[in-house]
Amino acid sequence: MTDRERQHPYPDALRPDAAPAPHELLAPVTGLLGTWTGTGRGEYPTLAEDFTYAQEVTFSHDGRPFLHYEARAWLTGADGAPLRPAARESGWWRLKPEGLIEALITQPTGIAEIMVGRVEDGAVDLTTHTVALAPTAKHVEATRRRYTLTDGDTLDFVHDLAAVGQRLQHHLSARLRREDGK
Ligand code: HEM
Repeated sequence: MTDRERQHPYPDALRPDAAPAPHELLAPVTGLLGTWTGTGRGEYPTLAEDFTYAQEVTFSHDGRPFLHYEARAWLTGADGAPLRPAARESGWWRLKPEGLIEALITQPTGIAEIMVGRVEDGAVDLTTHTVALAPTAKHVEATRRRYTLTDGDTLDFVHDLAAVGQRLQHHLSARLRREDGK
């Protein structure tokens, strides 16, 4: 926890057993709380080559019925060493009754997504409701994001993308592990 969070009257919690207690609507997603790190690979028909990357994802909450979501990725070389920063995004996952989710996610590439979906048995499936693009952003039409808790400490992530004239198809897959104590 940073000094700023320590002084904040309403700090975010990264664990279901930490204060504040999660709102009851967060019950289906408390398994996501915390920081996750891992590696993945990506592709797209417009790209000359596949790529490998590492990613850190954090879900936290402040006692209200939404998660704060933050993700940072960087490309990696054959030996796993970092090559350069890649996608970053952050946003809010609003939990509704019966596991329904409305997610708002923004990226520094000028893309803002509103996604809808649900969580069921530890698996989250989100699809595009609306995409808003800054004037110079790449043309993204839709995405689909699936997060599956395969056990309490492993989170599998698959991201499909419809962009730059291509139909919705695989862009990214990653396997993330829970960071100890976070
Ligand atoms: C872990 C997260 C991600 C990684 C590591 C990643 C990686 C990449 C890479 C390496 C490229 C090739 C261009 C470049 O070298 O920068 C690319 C292209 C692209 N990505 Fe991703 N990406 C990620 C997430 C996303 C997300 C969330 C979106 C959209 C919502 C997205 C949309 C695109 C688009 C539109 C292109 C351009 C395709 C083209 O113009 O040919 N990416 N991505």
